[in-house]
Amino acid sequence: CGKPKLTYFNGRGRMESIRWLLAAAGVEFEEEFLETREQYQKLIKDGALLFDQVPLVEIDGMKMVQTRAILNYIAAKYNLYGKDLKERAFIDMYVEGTTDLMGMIITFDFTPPKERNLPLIIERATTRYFPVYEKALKQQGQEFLVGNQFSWADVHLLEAILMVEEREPTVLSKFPVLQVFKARISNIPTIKKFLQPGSQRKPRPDDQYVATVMKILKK
Ligand SMILES: N[C@@H](CCC(=O)N[C@@H](CS(=O)(=O)O)C(=O)NCC(=O)O)C(=O)O
Repeated sequence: CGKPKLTYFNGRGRMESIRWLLAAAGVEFEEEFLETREQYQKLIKDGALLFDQVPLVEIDGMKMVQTRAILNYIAAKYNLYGKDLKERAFIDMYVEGTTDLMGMIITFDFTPPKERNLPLIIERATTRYFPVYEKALKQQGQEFLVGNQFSWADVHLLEAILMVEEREPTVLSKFPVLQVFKARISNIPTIKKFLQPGSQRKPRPDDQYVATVMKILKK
């Protein structure tokens, strides 16, 4: 089996966390971008999408769908899922927290402008989510979130921090430990490379991306 192949729209959506995790693990991957409804319908006809949905990741001879299942597989395969069941439990809790936070932002981009509520997202980030990670890092000697080793939880938290900062650059002003964490994790060579221009990291969604997704899915 060659490199994993990711099939999705040419944007972040649900696939971006998969791109981050593979990149952090130093795993090169290929991408196929859905630009037309015909491409999507062909995938369905070919039986490639178990639930007629993307993200699709072809890896180790499998056609994986369901974002969480894909992420769990990659985290376990590349030893980013802790060293025992309890560490994995904490990684899962932390990742579900940053998933909820990033989910608010992903939904925000697909919400009609007049219904968007950015203050609520910033309020949740700064009162419900970031304080948890600030405290966890303080307890863990500030290096990594779980088991004093680099894990999926660290990758996912950095992705979430950068996503919130894109909307509110001062959001970490009251979180000094998270500021240090962001700088340190951003300098891990595989992540540093992914953060360079020209990597497979996708830009913030724009109106064209939203329109393309709606067109392909006929939403
Ligand atoms: N639980 C699934 C949901 C996937 C999903 O809803 N995918 C959307 C595209 S997007 O929301 O990721 O942009 C889709 O294919 N929708 C088509 C459909 O549901 O008919 C996952 O986590 O992968």
